Amino acid sequence: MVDLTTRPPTSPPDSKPVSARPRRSSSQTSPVDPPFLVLRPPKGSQGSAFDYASSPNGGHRRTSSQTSPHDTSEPLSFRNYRRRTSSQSSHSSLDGKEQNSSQRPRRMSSLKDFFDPFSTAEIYYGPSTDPRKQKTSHKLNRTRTMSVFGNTSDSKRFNQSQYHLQRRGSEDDSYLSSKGNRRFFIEDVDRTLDELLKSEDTDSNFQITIEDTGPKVIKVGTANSNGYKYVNVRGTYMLSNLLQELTIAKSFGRHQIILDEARINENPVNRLARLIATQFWNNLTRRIDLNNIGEIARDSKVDTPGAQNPRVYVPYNCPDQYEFYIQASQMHPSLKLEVEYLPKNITPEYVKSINETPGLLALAMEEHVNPSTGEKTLIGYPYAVPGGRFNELYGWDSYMMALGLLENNNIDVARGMVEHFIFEIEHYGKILNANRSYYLCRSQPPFLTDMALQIYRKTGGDNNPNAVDLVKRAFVAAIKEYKTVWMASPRLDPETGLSCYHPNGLGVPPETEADHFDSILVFYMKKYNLSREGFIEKYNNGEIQEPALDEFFLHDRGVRESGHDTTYRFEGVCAYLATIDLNSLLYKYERDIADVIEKFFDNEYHDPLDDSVTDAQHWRDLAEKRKNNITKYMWDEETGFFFDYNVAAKQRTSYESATTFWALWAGLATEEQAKIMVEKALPPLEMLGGVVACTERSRGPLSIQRPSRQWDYPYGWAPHQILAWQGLCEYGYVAVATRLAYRWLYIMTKAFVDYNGIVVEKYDVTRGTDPHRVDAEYGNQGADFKGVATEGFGWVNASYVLGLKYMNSHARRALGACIPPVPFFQSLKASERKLYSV
Ligand SMILES: OC[C@H]1O[C@H](O[C@H]2O[C@H](CO)[C@@H](O)[C@H](O)[C@H]2O)[C@H](O)[C@@H](O)[C@@H]1O
Ligand SMILES: [Ca+2]
Repeated sequence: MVDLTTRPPTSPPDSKPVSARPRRSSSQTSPVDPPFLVLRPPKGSQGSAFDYASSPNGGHRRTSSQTSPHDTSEPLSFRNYRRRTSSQSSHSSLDGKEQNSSQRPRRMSSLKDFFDPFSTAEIYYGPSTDPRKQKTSHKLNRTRTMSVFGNTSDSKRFNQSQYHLQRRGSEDDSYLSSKGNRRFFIEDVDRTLDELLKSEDTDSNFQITIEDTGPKVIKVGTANSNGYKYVNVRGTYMLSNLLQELTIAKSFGRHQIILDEARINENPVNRLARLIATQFWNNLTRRIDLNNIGEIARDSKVDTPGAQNPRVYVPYNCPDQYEFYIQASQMHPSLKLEVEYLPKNITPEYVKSINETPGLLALAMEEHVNPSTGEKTLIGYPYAVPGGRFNELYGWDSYMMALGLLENNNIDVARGMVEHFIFEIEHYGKILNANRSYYLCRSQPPFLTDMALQIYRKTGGDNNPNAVDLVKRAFVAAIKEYKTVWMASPRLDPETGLSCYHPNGLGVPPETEADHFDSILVFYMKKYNLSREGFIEKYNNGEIQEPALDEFFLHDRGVRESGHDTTYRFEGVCAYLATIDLNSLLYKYERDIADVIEKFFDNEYHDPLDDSVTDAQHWRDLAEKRKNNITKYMWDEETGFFFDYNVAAKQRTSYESATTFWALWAGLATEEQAKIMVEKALPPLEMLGGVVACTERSRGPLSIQRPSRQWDYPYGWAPHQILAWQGLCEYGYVAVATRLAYRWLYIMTKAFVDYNGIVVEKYDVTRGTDPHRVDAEYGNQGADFKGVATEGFGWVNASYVLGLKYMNSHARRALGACIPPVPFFQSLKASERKLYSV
C-alpha cells in the first residue's frame, strides 16, 4: 500500500539554508556589487542542493525561506522579533542574554527602533516607524553611534560595559563606518518620488528600468546626519528599489521615512523570495465578505452594458448564500450589487443567455461568529487569484499556486481553494475554468487529487483529523468529477478510452479582448456586411448560422478548457485531441483514488452517484489500462515525445509540446521512455530560460495572418517548468531538473532586477534581455504597474519558491548576480557540473 504521508521524491530535499539573514558578505554578491563576483562556494562548504538542512530540532527539514526571521508568513512585530532572535543567542546581547554572532540581529539604530530592515511593509511603513509620529524628535531614528549614548538614550538601562563603545568618526555616513547599516532619511516622500521619476524614468512609464537613460544616480540624505548630508544611490536596481519603496511608503500615507539601504540593495534573490512570501501572496488573496463583494464581483474582462453593475449568481439550493449577498447589496446600495439564483439545470443555452449580464459565481463559505456581537454571518474561504487583473478563482492556476503557498506555509489559502473546488463540483458539476458565469460550461486541467494530498501531508496527515476529513471530502468530489466530467460524453472517446478537452458551450466567448477573433470573424463580417459587434450578436442569437464557425468555437472552447489558450497545437482541432496533458492527469487521479480508497475507505468505496462499490484494485486497473492506451496511441520512440492523439482522424499528431513531461509527473512513463525523453525530446525544448511551450518547428512560421500564440514557442510558462522539474525528479533526473530550474530562475531574476521588480504571467525564454516582454493575445501579463509590482503573478511566484529548492548556496549567489546559465555552468568545477548534468 502506498504511504500517503510521504510522496516519493518528486522534488529535491530542501537545500541548505544560505544564511540566517540576507546580509551581504564578500561572497554574496548582487548586481549592485562591485565586479568582484565570487562564484565558488566559501571554503569548506561543499553543500549541494540536495543536502538536508541540519536543524536544532533534530532532522526536521527547513526551507531556506524559513531560515530567516523576516521570512515567516506571520508578520513580525518589534516585540516578537526581539523575543525570537534573543532566544537564539549564545553571546551577550543588549538585554543581557546570550547571542550567537551569526544570528545576532544588527543594531540598526537606537534601541527603540531596533527594526528588521526586511520587515513587511505594514511594519516598516506603519505608524511606529513614522519619524513625524515619534514622541521624541525623529532625530532619535537616525543611525546612532555610541558617542551619543547619554541622557537621551534608553540604553542606559543596560550594562554598557558589555559593549564596545565606538567613537563617532568624522565619516560616520560612509559605507565603512555604517558597516552596511546605512539608513536614509527621506524628508519628503512625495517630492523625492517626483524628483526620482523626473530624472530617472526617462520613458515615463512609472518604472525605472535598464531602458531608461537617466543619470542613474540620485542624492538622498542620510539618517545619521538627519538628512543634512547626502549620499549617492546608484544604478538601475537600487534606484528602482528606491522607487518601489517610496511608492509603498506613499500608499501607507507616509510623508517621511527612514529607509535602510539594505532594503534597496538587498540581494535580488532574497528580495524576490521575501516579497513573494510576505507580500505577493497576501495581495493575491481574496476572501469574500459583506463589504468586499462589490469589488470582487466586478469584472475587468467584460465591458457590456449589462456588466456595468457587479452581479453574483448563487446556486439554486444555497438560500443562505442568497440571503448573504442580498444583505451585502442592501448594506451598500451604492454598489448596485445584483444577486440572482441560477437554475437547477444549467444548460449551454442558459449560459449563453447570460453572456450579456455576466456575474461572479458563489463559492464555498463558512459560518463566522462576530466575537463582539455574537452575531453569525457567512464568510468565504480564502483563495488566491492568478494575477492583479483577476478577482475570480481559477482551476489549474490554483493548484500551481497552492504548491507555492504551501511552501511558504500559507496553508489556509491552499486549503480554502480545495473547499471551493469541492463546492464547485457539487453545485456547478465541475471545477470551473474560473467562477464567472461565462465559464459555467468548461473546466481546466484537473489537479484536485494531488492538491488535496499535498495539503493533507503538509497539515499533519493522519495526526490531524481535519486533514483526513478534507482529503476524504475532496476525493468524493474528485471521483464525481472524474466520472461525470472527464469520463463522460462529450469528453470521453469510447473507442480509445482516452479523454479530450471538449466542453459544451455556444457562441463567441465574451471574456477575450474585443479583437481577439478578428482574424476569423473578418471573413464573416464582410460576408454579412456587419460590424464585429453586429455579426457577433446575430451569430450568438442564432439569426446567422455558420456551421464552420460553430466548429471553430467548439475547438476554441476546448483550447480554453485545456488552459493552453491559445496554441497552434490545438487550433481547429482541440476537442478531438486526446492530449497527453489530460490523460496524464487522469492517470494520476486513478492512482491517487486507488490509494485513498485503500487507506481512508477501508478499500471499499460506495458511490452514491451510481451505487457502485469499488476497491483500490479497480482504480489501479483503470490506470494500467490508460497507461497502455497512452503508450499505444501517443508514444513516439523516434522523437521521444508523447504526442496527442486525434480521435476523429484516428491519428497520432506530431506537435512537440512541453506537456510531454506530464507523463513523467504522473509517473506513467517507463524508465526507458523517460530516458529517451531526456535524450531526444528535451534538447529541442530546452532554451536559455528553461522549457519552452513547444518547439519552434512545431509552431511553424509566423506572419500577419498567422500571429504568435502565447502557449507556443518562444514562450515559457511556470506550470510547464514546475511539472517538468517534478517529473524529471520522479525518474531520478534531479540534475537535469536543477539545470532547467536555474535557467528559469535566471530569466525571472534578470527581469526582476532590470525591470523594476517585474514578475509576469509568462516569459520569452529565448531572450536574455527583456524576457518579460510578451505581447501575445491577452492583457493578463501584469507588466503595466506604476511604481511597484505588488503581487507578481500567482503560478510564477510559486515557480520561484519551488525552483529555489533546487538551488544550493552557490547557485543562489550566481542567480543573485544574474550570471547567465551558460557562463555559470562553464564556471563550475568538474565535480559540480554533475549537479546540473552539464
Ligand atoms: O480572458 C482570456 C482567457 O484568460 C484565461 O486564460 C489565461 O489565464 C488563465 C489565468 O491565469 C490561465 O489559467 C490560462 O491558462 C491562460 O491562458 C482563461 O483561462 C481563459 O478561459 C480566457 O479565455
Ligand atoms: Ca521607465
